[in-house]
Amino acid sequence: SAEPSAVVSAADVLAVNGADSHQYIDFKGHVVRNYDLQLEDIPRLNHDDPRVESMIANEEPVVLTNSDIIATALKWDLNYLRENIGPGNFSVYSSKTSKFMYFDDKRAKDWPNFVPPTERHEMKFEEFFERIANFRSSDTRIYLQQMLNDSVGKNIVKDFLGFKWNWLTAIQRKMKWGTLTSNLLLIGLPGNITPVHYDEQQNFFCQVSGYKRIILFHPDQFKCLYPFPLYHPCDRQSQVDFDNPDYARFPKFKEVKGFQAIVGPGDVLYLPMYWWHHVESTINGGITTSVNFWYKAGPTPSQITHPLTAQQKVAVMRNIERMLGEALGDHREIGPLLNCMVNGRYS
Ligand SMILES: CCC[C@@H](CC(=O)O)C(=O)C(=O)O
Ligand SMILES: [Zn+2]
Repeated sequence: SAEPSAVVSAADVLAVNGADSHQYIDFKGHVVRNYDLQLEDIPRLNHDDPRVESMIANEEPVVLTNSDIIATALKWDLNYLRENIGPGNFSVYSSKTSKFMYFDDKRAKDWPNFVPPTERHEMKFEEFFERIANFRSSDTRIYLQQMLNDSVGKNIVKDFLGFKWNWLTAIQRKMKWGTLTSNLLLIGLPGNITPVHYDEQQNFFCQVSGYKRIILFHPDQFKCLYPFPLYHPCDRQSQVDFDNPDYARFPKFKEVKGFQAIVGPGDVLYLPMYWWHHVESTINGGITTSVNFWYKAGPTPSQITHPLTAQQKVAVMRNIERMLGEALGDHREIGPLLNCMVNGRYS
């Protein structure tokens, strides 16, 4: 993979991030955080390249370039959205840092001394627009993350209907995926980060404006990424802070091997279910707008073959945690029981 060139000028970074202690690099012209990780490039193929379908069938991530899948959304700049997105409420997260880690607020109350990493605010698009327009690097950062729903204006509906649904539906059917559950609209500031996590859905991640650097890890890197316990509000998120890894608690993080891709306007990343991803809006790419397509998994194959895939092993581990929580009646007893089972016997 192309070696990142020199550290970028602090001026670029300070202009966006204020006093920031992280090092940045210029990766193919995009200013992103410098992590001490072994990363290979994700393949970039034209969306009508015949290899694309077999990569999706093999659940291998690939960037589809100048895809016309969401060509009608490429005009979704903030002014157009302000005029057309409609009167609905939008979920806008705020964070004291650049990180916007997802957490399940329903579980937050059951987890002792959990500190929510972000706050969710409901606001009209107009208010979000004003906050973005007047954003200063010392302000609390914000990130709009809202599922597209039927409150959107008629022009947005028209654009949405203009997506390449015949291609999307053909893939959904060929790959035997489940239903399309949602399309999330994401509008973020340069430097915003969604820390590394995995999702249990297939994802076509479409970049509309600005640039994002996405770091990905195969599901078999689970042992290096130490996700929170299943009953924790941050289930599916890694406990490792990429900006300050605690190698004492997470020693295998040193061995993690990953991939990376830059996505820009018109690029679509196929992000396979269970693949870990860390997403960062580049420092010098301006406001970022993305739309994702989350599809439920297809039915479990009737014939399970062994050895199980990494994805299947993650699903098995999740089922064990879930079942133990139910059987023990208290998630705090899961650790002690598993240690009792494994220590000196399987370890
Ligand atoms: C809320 C999730 C947003 C997205 C990451 C990002 O664009 O910041 C992601 O993780 C996904 O599409 O799965
Ligand atoms: Zn995700």
